[in-house]
Amino acid sequence: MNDPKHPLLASLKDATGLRDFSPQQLESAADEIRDVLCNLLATRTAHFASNLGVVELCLALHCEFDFRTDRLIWDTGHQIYPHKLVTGRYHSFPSIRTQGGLMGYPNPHESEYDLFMTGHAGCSVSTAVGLRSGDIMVDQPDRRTVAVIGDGAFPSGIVFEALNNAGHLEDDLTIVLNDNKMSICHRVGAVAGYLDRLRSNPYYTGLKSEVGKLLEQIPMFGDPAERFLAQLKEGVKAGLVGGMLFEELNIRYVGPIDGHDIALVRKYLAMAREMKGPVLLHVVTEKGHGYKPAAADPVFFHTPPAFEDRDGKPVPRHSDGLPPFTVHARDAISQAMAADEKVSVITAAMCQGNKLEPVREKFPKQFFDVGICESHAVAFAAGQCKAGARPIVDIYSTFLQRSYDQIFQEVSLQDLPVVFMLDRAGLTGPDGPTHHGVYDVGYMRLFPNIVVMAPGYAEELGMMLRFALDHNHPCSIRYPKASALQRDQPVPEIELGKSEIIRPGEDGTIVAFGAMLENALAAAEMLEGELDICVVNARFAKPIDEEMVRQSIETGKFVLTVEENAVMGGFGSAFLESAVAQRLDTRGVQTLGLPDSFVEHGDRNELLHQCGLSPEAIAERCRQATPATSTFA
Ligand SMILES: Cc1ncc(C[n+]2csc(CCOP(=O)(O)OP(=O)(O)O)c2C)c(N)n1
Ligand SMILES: CC(=O)[C@@H](O)[C@H](O)COP(=O)(O)O
Ligand SMILES: [Mg+2]
Repeated sequence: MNDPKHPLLASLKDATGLRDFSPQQLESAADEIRDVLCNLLATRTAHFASNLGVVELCLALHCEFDFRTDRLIWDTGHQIYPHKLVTGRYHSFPSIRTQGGLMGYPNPHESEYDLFMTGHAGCSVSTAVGLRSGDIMVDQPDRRTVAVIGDGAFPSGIVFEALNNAGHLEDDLTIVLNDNKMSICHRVGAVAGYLDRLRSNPYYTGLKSEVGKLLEQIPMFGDPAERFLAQLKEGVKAGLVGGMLFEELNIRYVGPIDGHDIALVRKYLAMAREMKGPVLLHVVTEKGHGYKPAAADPVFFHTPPAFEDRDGKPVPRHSDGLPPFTVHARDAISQAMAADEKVSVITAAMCQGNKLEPVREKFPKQFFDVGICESHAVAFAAGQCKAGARPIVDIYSTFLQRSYDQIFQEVSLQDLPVVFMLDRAGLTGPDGPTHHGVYDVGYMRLFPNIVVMAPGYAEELGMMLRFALDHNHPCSIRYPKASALQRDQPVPEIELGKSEIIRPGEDGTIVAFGAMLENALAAAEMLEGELDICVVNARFAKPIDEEMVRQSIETGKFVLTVEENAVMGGFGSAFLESAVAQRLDTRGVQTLGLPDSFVEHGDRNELLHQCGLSPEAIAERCRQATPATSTFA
């Protein structure tokens, strides 16, 4: 089906069609992809600058490999849009990041070109090493394997585990390091400095241009002399100028090359493909390339709000609503750091998402961005704690999953008072199952010593942080990617293991953990005149308010626990564990939360309704709740 706006993209049934494109047509295809990306951002927020930066790289990859059989893993996967556009999904692309539409990340259910559903950074090299090893084991040695990993993801510890193994196995593998000098914010760390040196080393640049001239004189790649020259260049270069970090690990280093020059990238991909053993091709790109405002501000344009382009000027659509929990968390963290210079905040490359830029500017000595290194972030925090500092790990619930063992060994077992501020705890909406933070109540409350809290409304967040900083044990405070209910009335002090009755009622009780309080209150208001509903703000999942558990079961006809977390292992489980320990009759108790399955991407409120957590759905559950009838009495 053709499309006059993007005729080349519309003509592609799959990526093999790209091989018939002339160089000019490939350039035009790049323009078409960028136009589609800009059109998308006029409709909704999405990943933008990262996708703009890999357009030429994507085209070159699909020209040099047939990824219907070869293996391609895009690390993290947020830069997958050009790949989707050239692999038969142009016509369905407008649905991306909407419920039932394409995912904003790779999705094997959509296409044979997508091998893993990802969204967490750093795993591509490991899965690629595994794919190559597996293909050898199942006698499929002709399948080539490529991992594309960004410079922000590259310092993740798991990447060095993979490089260590790749250098040992010596299986053929191409690792494309997409170096655009950016993570979401500017990249940090010693690896970043090393990459900067590789990018700017004069020797290598000179050598490259000399070798480049030689290579250009040989008409077609594949000539043995050119291969010899290329190997010689690599040998001389590795000795003289760079890539030694990789060469010493038995991984050939090639580059850096201009990642926006399709023909050049093709040439080097073809060369890497023919080289034996693991090869790292260092590709230099510009995040936001091709749309000036994004290239000028790749931080804002990482996932910008929907905007309209007015004569080259992006005009964001204003967002209404109460400030999100994230703003209240940032302000509370800032106040805590101002009050005590021993308080630090640690982010794992999410300064922008956690809205910590003002904190970074105001408290440079107390602010630590460790990069996409969550396991390190938690152990680092434990070390700071042991020394007498009071670190706050400000981190997305889903990304903290990477630090599970450090939470156990470095924090819980040592009983160190690290404070975890878990942002994006709950359904994150369009990012989908890789980003929904729906397991932290379960994974945090399992470990001894850890206090697990969640604010039901804005004013509580700061109070909980102050409580946590005064508490001499580890604490976790979770809140969703959502605007925060504001109580605008006096708030009872935070007392360990104590809940708060927000709304009295006789007919039944809704016990809300965290931000679901808003929907619980709305449900109770809907039932005015039908049922007189008590609403409890649980505040603590651990230690849970045992008295509240007993009272809510013994008064009224039913109890609904409500949480934006997986029911299994979550607050509802804690409630039932307490009820059973107190020998209470739990037949009138129902636990509402997220299912034991992955919730797809979509609008958060629609997803909440689907999962039975909207005010309407909660109200309906109250209506259906049968009074506790005991046949054993
Ligand atoms: C484990 C994990 N931590 C944090 C993130 C959030 N995140 C998504 S993309 C990104 C930056 C990635 O930088 P890079 O790999 O260089 O890709 P680029 O956007 O520059 O193309 C971060 C921190 C994530 N997806 N996974
Ligand atoms: C790819 C990735 O993990 C981040 O870009 C993430 O999508 C940011 O999420 P927020 O937009 O909720 O900060
Ligand atoms: Mg980058």
